[in-house]
Amino acid sequence: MNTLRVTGGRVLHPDGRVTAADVTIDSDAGTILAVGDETAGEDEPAEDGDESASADETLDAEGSLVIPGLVNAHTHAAMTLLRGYADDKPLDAWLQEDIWPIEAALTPDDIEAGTALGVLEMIRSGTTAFADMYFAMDRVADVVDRAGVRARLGHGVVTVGKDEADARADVKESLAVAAELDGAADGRIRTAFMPHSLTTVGETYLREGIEAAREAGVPIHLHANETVDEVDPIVDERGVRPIAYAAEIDSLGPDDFFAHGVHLDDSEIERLAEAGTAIVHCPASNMKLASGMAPVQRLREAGVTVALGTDGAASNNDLDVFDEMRDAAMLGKLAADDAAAVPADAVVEMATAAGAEALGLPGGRIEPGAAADLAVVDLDAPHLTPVHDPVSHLAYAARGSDVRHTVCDGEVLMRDREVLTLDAAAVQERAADAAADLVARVDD
Ligand SMILES: N[C@@H](CCSC[C@H]1O[C@@H](n2cnc3c(=O)[nH]cnc32)[C@H](O)[C@@H]1O)C(=O)O
Ligand SMILES: [Zn+2]
Repeated sequence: MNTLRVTGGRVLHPDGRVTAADVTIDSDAGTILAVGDETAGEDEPAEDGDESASADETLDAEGSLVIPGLVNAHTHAAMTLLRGYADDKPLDAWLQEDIWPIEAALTPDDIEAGTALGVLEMIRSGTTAFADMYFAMDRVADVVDRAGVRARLGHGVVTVGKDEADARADVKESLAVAAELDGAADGRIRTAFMPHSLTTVGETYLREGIEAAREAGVPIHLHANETVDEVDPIVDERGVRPIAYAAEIDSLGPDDFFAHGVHLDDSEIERLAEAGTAIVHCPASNMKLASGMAPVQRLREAGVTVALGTDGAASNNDLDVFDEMRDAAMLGKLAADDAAAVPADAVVEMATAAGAEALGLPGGRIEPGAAADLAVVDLDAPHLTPVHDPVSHLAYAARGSDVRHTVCDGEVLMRDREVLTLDAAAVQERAADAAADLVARVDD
C-alpha cells in the first residue's frame, strides 16, 4: 500500500471542530486512513513518529488548514472561454443575444480547451469535484480523467426553437452521454440527465427523457426557478409553480439536484425538503444577472440540502468556490434581513459535505474511511492574520489563491501551487488562442 501523509497542519473535522492532526491517506484506494491519533489529546499535534517516517509521500501543512476538497456543484466549465465576453445583462437577453449565438460556434476542441482552463482554475482554488452541464461531454470527460478531479457530467438539452427531430436527438444525446460516461476515469466520473430548464425543454421531451433516466437509474440536474421570467410562464400556462410541475413530470427525486432555486415559495421549499431534492445556490451568478436572492436560510431550516455552485465563468466571472462561500453568506443575510442568517459554518458545509451529498459523489469530509479529497489552505498571509477562528477565515477572508496543495482520490493534483496533472502554461495559452479564434469566427 502506498501512503500519503499531510503533516503538521490543523484539520477541519465534519462536526466543524478544528484540531492539530496529520492526515494519512491510502493513495492506492484513494481513501483517508487516519486523522491524527484518536487516543492522543485533541489539541495536540500528532507525533511525528515511525508512522510518519514510513509514509511514501508527504505534504507539508505547517501553518495551514486542511479542509475537504471544495465542491462546485453547478458550472459549465468550458464557459471560461466566454469570461468577460458579455457582461451586465439579464439572463434572458444575455443567453439569447450573446451566449447562445457564440456557443453555436464552439467546436469540441474549444470545449476541451475551455474545460481544461476551468479545471486548472478549480484545482488551483482547492476544488476537487464539480457538476458540469454542457456539450461535447466526451471531451469534458477526457479533461476530468487527465486532471484527476471528480465530476458529475451531463449533456445539456435545449428544445425551444428546435424541430421535433433535433429536439429528440438532443434528449437522446443526453441519455446516451449519461449511459456511456458513467464510471469513467476510474469511477471518478458519474453522470446525470440534464435538461437545461423547465421552460427551455418542452413537456413531451422532459417526460420522455425523465422516464428513460429513471429506468436507467440516472439522476436529473436542471436550472430551476432562476428568474421571475422563468417562473411566471409556468404558472400562467399550467396554474402550478415550477417545483409542482417538476413533481408532476417525475423530476423531483432524492438524487436529483436543481441549480439556482431563487424564486421559491414556501410550498415549493416544503416539496423540495420532502422529496430530498437538493438546491445548488449560485450567489454570484444570481447577483450578476440580477436574478434575485435565493431563500438559503429558509431552505436550510426546512431541511433542504443546499450546495454551492459558481455557474459558468461568463456569469461569475471566476470558478473560485471561496468567493462563492463569501457571497452566499453575504447574500443570505441580505435575503433573510438577518445578520445571523447563513453563518460561516453553514457556507463551509455547503461548499463541502452538502456539495458532495447533492452530487452523490464521495468526499466532503475529512475522516477515516472517507475519500481522500482535500485542500490545504495556507493561513500565513496578512489578510488571514490573526486566526481567531479558521472557519470564519474560510468563509470571509480566504481566497482560492491561498490554497497550497490539492489532493483528489489520494493523488496530489497540486503541490506548493504547482499543478502536477495539467501543464498550466499550455492549458492557459491554448484556451486564450481558442477564445480569440472563436470570437474572430463569430464576428465575421
Ligand atoms: N444542447 C444545448 C446546450 C445546453 S448546455 C447548458 C447551457 O446553459 C447555459 N447557461 C449558463 N449559465 C446559465 C444560467 O445561469 N441559467 C441558464 N442557462 C445558463 C449555457 O450557456 C449553455 O448554453 C444547446 O444545444 O444549446
Ligand atoms: Zn448554469
